[in-house]
Amino acid sequence: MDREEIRVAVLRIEGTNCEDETVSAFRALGVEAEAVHLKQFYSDMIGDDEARNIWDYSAVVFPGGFSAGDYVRAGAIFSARIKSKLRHDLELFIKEGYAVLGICNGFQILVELGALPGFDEDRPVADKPEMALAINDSSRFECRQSYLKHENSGKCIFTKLYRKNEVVVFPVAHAEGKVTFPVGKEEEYLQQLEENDQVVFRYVDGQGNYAGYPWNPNGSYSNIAGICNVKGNVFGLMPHPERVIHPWQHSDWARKRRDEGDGLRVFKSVIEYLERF
Ligand SMILES: NC(=O)CC[C@H](N)C(=O)O
Repeated sequence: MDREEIRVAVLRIEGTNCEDETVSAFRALGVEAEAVHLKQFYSDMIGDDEARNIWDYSAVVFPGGFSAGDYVRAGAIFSARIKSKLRHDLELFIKEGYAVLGICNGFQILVELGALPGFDEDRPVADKPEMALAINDSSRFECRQSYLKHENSGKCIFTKLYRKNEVVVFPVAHAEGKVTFPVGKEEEYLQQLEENDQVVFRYVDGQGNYAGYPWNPNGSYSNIAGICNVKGNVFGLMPHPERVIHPWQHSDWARKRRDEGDGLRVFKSVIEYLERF
């Protein structure tokens, strides 16, 4: 499809707070994007001009924030609402190859939903969560830049424009970001993710080496910061690419020359994918 035909929905409910900058990132690249309240997809109380349908869009983004106040667990309430209202459509949307992105709270939502790790291509939304984003090892909200190594070999449609093993800088801002697999199955999960080329970003230190806290801000298993599903069209990550789309959003902008912010290629990559769709 042509770039002008691409439409992106950034879904919000009470407590999401990164929808505007996520919409801006897409709009900066000439794509029609809008923040859509989940109720616009299904409520009878919404008038015709406000009502939306998931099939109006070619990409759906779950933005960062504190949806429903992070009560129960971060992302649990948003994902429960999706499950009751949109599960079938979302599953079909993913099967058809459309794009789904979850940033930070959005990653938590996709995990709670069972859409990540997304090992089963025929059942892209699992019946129950298969992994968790647990409370950070520090028990604190961690808010700062993080170094990420791009480890995907080409499956993830959101990172095709990053070189393999390239190190980029995106900020993190979360309290529940520790990638956790079922106890006793960690190695098995990791092996499956690696064999399927589903590991996208890992936390590293400033030299690009795997390192513990504070480089790994939450204690994530195997330093994992972001993964995609087995098809490569659902991507979730804890760091925020939409907060570094301009060079001057980087803390070292005065010293290091960049043509654009490190996060912009996430949005460029998926647009290029959809243009070929
Ligand atoms: N920036 C965000 O999306 C916040 C993530 C989440 N609510 C947490 O604190 O874990």
